[in-house]
Amino acid sequence: MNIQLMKSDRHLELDGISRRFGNVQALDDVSLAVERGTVVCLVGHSGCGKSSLLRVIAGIEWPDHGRVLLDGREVSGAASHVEPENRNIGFMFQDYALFPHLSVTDNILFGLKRLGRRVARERCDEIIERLGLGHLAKRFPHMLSGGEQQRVALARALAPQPGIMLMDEPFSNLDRELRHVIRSETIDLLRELGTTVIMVTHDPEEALSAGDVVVLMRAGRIVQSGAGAELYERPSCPYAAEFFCSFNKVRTACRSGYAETPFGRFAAPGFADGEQATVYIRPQCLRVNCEGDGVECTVVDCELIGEIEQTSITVAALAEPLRVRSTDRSRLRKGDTARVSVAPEQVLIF
Ligand SMILES: Nc1ncnc2c1ncn2[C@@H]1O[C@H](COP(=O)(O)OP(=O)(O)OP(=O)(O)O)[C@@H](O)[C@H]1O
Repeated sequence: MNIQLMKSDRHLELDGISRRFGNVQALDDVSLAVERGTVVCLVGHSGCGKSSLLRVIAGIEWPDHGRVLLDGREVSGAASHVEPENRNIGFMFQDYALFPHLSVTDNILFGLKRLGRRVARERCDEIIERLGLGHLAKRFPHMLSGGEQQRVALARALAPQPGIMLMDEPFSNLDRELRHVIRSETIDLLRELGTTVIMVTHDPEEALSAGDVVVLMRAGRIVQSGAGAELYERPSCPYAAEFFCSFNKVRTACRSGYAETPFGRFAAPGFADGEQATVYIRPQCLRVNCEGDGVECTVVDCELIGEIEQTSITVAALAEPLRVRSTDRSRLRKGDTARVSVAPEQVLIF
């Protein structure tokens, strides 16, 4: 799928990229256009080709077919290959890849070797100042916390002032709380600098929160790409739906353009009479109350997961229990009888 943009705004263009390793088709006809200054998150399960695509963009890996263009200039293709160091890109790895025998300052200076000593020193000082690393400048990587190492790796990648920053799971070594803070700090800084970002993650929440554009991959192909809200609210297929949300699924037959369920009927345009459909219901779109409207259900489990209350219920006509999630406290207990209803506008049908 292509995101159509004005040619002048295009920073990066991938045109039909394929790459095979033995029997594995790691990338299969991937096309994508990226506007300057956009934060793109490549997301998908392990082995779907995210890192391979990043490596092709970096020029560390060659495509078998297809072209990579930077600012409209072909940097990888049938007859061209521009070396990684000549692509004006920064690269940040999951393990930060800092040189253990070099101080923070020397790690940063390492990427500035092509500049004269004085200019390199100025750039290094500038980025140290900007990222608040002054007190750590003389330390070695083993003397830094995970968050500090991440910041040094960012400084080293940013010091040469790359137009595009490629990041492979850059926050996955940080614990949950720190990860959130450092991620938003890093993305804010990259936005401020106007850097185009291509970030690999396997975490759906991270992709939705950080990406202007989210690109969901599967088996070397792009399944869907677009704004995070679009992928979450209007997934193009069951795979995309289930990647971003753990749905309740109800299999049912359609009649007169509607999917019939115990909660009522939902519009199912394009389905023939008698055709099977699956109704996808988000756990947070089910409402369970002690009384009022809705279908009778029995509570089989109720647990508190932090701020969320998760209740499992059974409904007579359905073989599988349903999960309900809410920030409200229902005060329901296992064995209670209650009523369940669905917000119809939130339901998806495949
Ligand atoms: N150099 C290589 N040689 C052989 N196979 C490779 C090579 N690089 C990648 N692959 C295979 O290509 C497929 C895609 O790998 P890739 O690392 O791009 O996936 P990924 O989505 O980044 O996975 P993860 O999230 O686990 O890092 C995998 O099946 C992988 O084993």
